[in-house]
Amino acid sequence: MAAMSITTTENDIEKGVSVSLPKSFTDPFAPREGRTLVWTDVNMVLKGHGGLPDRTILDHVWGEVPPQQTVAILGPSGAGKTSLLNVLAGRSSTHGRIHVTADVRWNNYAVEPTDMNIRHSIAFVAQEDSLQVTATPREAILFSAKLRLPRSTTNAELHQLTYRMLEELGLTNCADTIVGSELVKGISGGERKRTSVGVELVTRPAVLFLDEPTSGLDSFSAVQLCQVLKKVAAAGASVLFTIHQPASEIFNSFDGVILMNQGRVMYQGSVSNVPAYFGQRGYPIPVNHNPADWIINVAQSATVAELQTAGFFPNDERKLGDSLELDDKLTGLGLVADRKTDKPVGVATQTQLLVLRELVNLKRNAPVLRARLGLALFMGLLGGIIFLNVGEKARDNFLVVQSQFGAIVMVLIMSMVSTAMPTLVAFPQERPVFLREYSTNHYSVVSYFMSRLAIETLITAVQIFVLCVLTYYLIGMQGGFGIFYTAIFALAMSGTALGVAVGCSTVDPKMAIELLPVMIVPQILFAGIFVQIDLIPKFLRWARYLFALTYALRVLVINEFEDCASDELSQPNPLDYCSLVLENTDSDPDETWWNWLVLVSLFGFFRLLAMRILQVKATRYY
Ligand SMILES: Nc1ncnc2c1ncn2[C@@H]1O[C@H](COP(=O)(O)OP(=O)(O)OP(=O)(O)O)[C@@H](O)[C@H]1O
Repeated sequence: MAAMSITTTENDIEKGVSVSLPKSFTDPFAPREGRTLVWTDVNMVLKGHGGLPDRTILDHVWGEVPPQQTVAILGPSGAGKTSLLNVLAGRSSTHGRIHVTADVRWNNYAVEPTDMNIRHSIAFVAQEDSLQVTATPREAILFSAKLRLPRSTTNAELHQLTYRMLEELGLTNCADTIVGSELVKGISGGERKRTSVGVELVTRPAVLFLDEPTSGLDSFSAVQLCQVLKKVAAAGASVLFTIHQPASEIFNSFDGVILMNQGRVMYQGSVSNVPAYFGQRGYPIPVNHNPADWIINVAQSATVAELQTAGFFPNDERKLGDSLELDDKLTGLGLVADRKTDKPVGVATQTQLLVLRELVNLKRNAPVLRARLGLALFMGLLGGIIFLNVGEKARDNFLVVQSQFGAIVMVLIMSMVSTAMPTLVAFPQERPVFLREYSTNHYSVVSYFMSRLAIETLITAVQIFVLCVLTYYLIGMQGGFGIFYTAIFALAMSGTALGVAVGCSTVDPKMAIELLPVMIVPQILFAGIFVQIDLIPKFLRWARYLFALTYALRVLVINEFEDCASDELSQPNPLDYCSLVLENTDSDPDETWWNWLVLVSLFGFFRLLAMRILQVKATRYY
């Protein structure tokens, strides 16, 4: 392959200069095999409830996008544009109160758009940009290329493709500025939108859907973006997008237009035919008027009955015939021919790339990391100073032993709260990026989970180490430090696993935070900390076996008090306070291994549960 003979430096490759590679591999607009998208009888009904009637959102919608064409879906707000695009892209299906039926075909093969193989063959740019805040446009596009292009694609090809994509989208000047968010200033809204488009175009798709790609762009950027879409279509792709009031110059550059009105197709055909079609029906486009504005204005100002009488809302007269059975060759992105059979990267590489991205994210998000470590430092110092040298005191006094027990409980609770909280909000915050990347086949749920686990393990290990070193030595604990640290680390990891499971079940970070007490308080109540376990009503006592805190507490109590307890734990002497602590927390030194086993199992259980929740939620998308 020509890429082997590269003699340029790594820096040159990254900048994409002076690298002689076969153009088809590195050209974002390389020719591809298109698909003729045809749909008919697309219906979406919102079932009524609480006395409300059913509502038709899409009513026998039909249309088509031939290869090499750009087709715009226009219409007043609420006309059903996004709903149609979502049905065709497999992002909306029958669920809850929404009922969807559709006959969708690619080259006359019947396709089920929600099928993951079909969804993965569609490049979709959503209305809201969901890019990693700390990544730069170059990194975002390169990340997408690395994960989605065939594994035989060389590093040089990936970099040059990225470079050319940045150039085509006019992103060269901001290529190395972070994307940013409302809180952290980064690239502009228009640049963000173009980056989102670049992330999708990098796969050289044969089918491209975009939901309002020009929203929020100035007129120059909008024209520039539409020119890019025209180039993608010219390469062979079928390009379908919704758009709000395009300027005449942009409108006239499209090949086809679908005008939606109240869930129905008011016009469907070429842009060049629009003036004649509206003129013949008594609504000629005034001279020097933007045709897009005019047709939307007609749709808004006239009633459906008037428009119907005038001859709008054409029925689907096409004779589509029976559809063919779906052929495997139809799915897959429109990649360069000899790379089509080549698989994308595997789970290990996906995980590695995700971990590397997360490490960069941590580096650029240093204040967040510093805050977590600072919190551990503060809590460790506070707890350690309040319980200063308490662990070294003689255990012949009930109040001393109670304080020593209290010190253990304090460290356990501190570790749980400080680690569960960030993981609880992590997923709801990352959700849009994860869903976009997952639904566009960047990586599997397993890879995502493995990468999150690696990063959380790293941060938690350091955070808990700071907390443990301070509390252990300031308090003067008597048990071994290794067991002290490992048990608290295991509890924190179980806490993060539970946090991830709860976080994956909620959409809103605020709601996730509100669930924190529900995760922590029952654990404290059932662990035998404030109330003797024998005093808890019998029918509720079993609940303590469900919580990681119970087992971590037992390990630490054994570690700290085993040496001072008598051998007769079943009938401890009332003045043998160490034995009493062991007895009340059900801590049997002979069963320490069991506590470790359950701690690890709970961690595994909640991680697997979280993964399952995510798998179910991710495939549904909405
Ligand atoms: N899942 C849903 N539940 C309830 N109503 C829905 C749902 N999906 C769509 N709708 C309703 O269907 C109508 C069409 O929505 P859609 O988003 O498709 O319109 P649109 O033409 O894209 O509008 P806009 O240009 O304002 O984005 C709206 O009234 C919307 O409230």
